[in-house]
Amino acid sequence: MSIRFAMIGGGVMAEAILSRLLAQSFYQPQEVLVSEPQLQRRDFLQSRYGIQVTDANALTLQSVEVLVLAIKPQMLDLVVQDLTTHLAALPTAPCPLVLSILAGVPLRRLEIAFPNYPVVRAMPNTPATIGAGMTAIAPGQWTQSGHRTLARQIFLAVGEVVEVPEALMDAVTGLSGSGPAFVAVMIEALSDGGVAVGLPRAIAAQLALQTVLGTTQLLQESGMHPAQLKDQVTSPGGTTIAGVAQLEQAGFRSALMQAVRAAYERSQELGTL
Ligand SMILES: NC(=O)C1=CN([C@@H]2O[C@H](COP(=O)(O)OP(=O)(O)OC[C@H]3O[C@@H](n4cnc5c(N)ncnc54)[C@H](OP(=O)(O)O)[C@@H]3O)[C@@H](O)[C@H]2O)C=CC1
Ligand SMILES: O=C(O)[C@@H]1CCC=N1
Repeated sequence: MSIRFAMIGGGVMAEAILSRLLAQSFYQPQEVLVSEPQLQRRDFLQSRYGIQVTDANALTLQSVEVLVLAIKPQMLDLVVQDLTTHLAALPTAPCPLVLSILAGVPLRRLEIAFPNYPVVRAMPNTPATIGAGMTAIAPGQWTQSGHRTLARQIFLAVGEVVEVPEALMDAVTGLSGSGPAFVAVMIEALSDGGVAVGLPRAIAAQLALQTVLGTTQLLQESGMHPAQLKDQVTSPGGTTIAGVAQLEQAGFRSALMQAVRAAYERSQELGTL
């Protein structure tokens, strides 16, 4: 069976996407090749998923239908240098769809690195690991509708997908790309708050997690605005409004808004490194 799906970089996000695509039989393990420098990581991916692995990035350029770039943005130039001579030697068509999940790196840079290739810039997030991801995609100038459909199908396998103009991709990165970390910090802090007022750690953690999960599900299923839900919980002169007042005093909303902005600005910076 020939390789149809290749990835450069076999880290956290590569594994998240790969594991779902395999679980849904989108690709068979024998059709997948991951290029990854660390021997231990290669061995792990190979034994866990039954895929093919290599430490030679150039091997990913064989006639695949999709090539995913899943390295750190800071590694892009090095990887492209490594590939350039091989790219020049390849016949011009058919080119694989290049899917980049690199934070910040603009289509312009990717299209220079992969001349005339159809490129889609994507920003998934870690809940992709369990199929609850949120991915935004922005197609490049050489993509046709088949490429966009394929990119959408791949990311639908790991959760929800929206298509946005490329100019919004750094904003997406600041919100849904980095967001899982912000939410995780909030859940941890809620647990800590519970422990501070006397709950055993395990119970506090369970309460915090299920509260966030249940609230999210309620908002999603009811279509209620978050402010409306907050109003429903806050009894006049009650406990919740006392807590909300403290959140406002501590600048909780502002802290979250600033976190998204800082991540957005860092994404912009990463694109220029
Ligand atoms: N983590 C997340 O939540 C998200 C990440 N992203 C993006 O995904 C990309 C990958 O992030 P993430 O998976 O977290 O990072 P990881 O560090 O987990 O994965 C990157 C992988 O690339 C490998 N690598 C390093 N150098 C090379 C090279 N020259 N050739 C091939 N592979 C190489 C690394 O190996 P080694 O460890 O040996 O260096 C590592 O296994 C980033 O660009 C990030 O912006 C996008 C959305 C969400
Ligand atoms: O922190 C990062 O740079 C990556 C991009 C989005 C989530 N993680």
